Amino acid sequence: MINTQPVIAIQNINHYYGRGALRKQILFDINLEIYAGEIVIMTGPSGSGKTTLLSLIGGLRSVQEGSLKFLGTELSGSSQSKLVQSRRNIGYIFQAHNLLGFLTARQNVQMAVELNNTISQSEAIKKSEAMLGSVGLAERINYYPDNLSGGQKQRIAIARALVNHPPLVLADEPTAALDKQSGRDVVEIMQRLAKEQGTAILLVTHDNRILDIADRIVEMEDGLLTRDAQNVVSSPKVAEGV
Ligand SMILES: Nc1ncnc2c1ncn2[C@@H]1O[C@H](COP(=O)(O)OP(=O)(O)OP(=O)(O)O)[C@@H](O)[C@H]1O
Repeated sequence: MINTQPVIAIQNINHYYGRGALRKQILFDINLEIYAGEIVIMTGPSGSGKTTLLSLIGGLRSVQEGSLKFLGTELSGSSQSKLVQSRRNIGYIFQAHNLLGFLTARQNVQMAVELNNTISQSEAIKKSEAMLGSVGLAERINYYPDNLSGGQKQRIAIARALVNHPPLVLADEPTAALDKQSGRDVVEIMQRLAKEQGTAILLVTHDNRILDIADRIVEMEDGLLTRDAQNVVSSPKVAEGV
């Protein structure tokens, strides 16, 4: 591996929900590293702990036991402000795209730019429009989400997640609500941008049709990472790093 420092380095993470007699262990001794430009797909049965792990990595939940480093910075035991800081370096893509309906495609993306940068409005607009162009929505920048298809909405969500060139993108079931072709288009756009920008992507999915875009596949079962392997069926495009 050329990149020495992982974007995410997890060691011996345990996680519990509930208190007292109701306390239940959900994650067991999780170890995982993700490097720049790598696309890692996480699969596993419902209730196996995938969302819990994703929310820890995303700084949306505090680490209880073990170590979680984001770009070398320890997040376990760190202050809320440090968690907020790390969240700024992560793009999020969810199953429901979470776009704001009263903003156009461009305004949805632009808001993410303006929240993170102190650049002029005209620069923010330029950046947002360029990003929407690169997800194939140049003709739709002034549309409201309600007037776009599911796949197009998800592409806006991708543009919003990647517009600030975050080192890490977390995607939770991004194709669940899409038909086969739109789902395929969406993950191929994510794959292309990840390779172009050197973004690491951790993608949780039940969708077997998209496994080939992964460089690595990890599997969760009953709170354990039971598999972490290079993807042997990854498409040649990925193997060449194009
Ligand atoms: N806030 C919570 N309080 C208590 N238990 C929870 C909480 N969130 C999740 N759990 C439990 O933790 C376990 C793991 O849930 P999690 O959502 O991480 O699984 P998952 O693999 O993401 O499932 P799915 O594929 O259905 O989204 C489940 O047994 C769930 O019921």
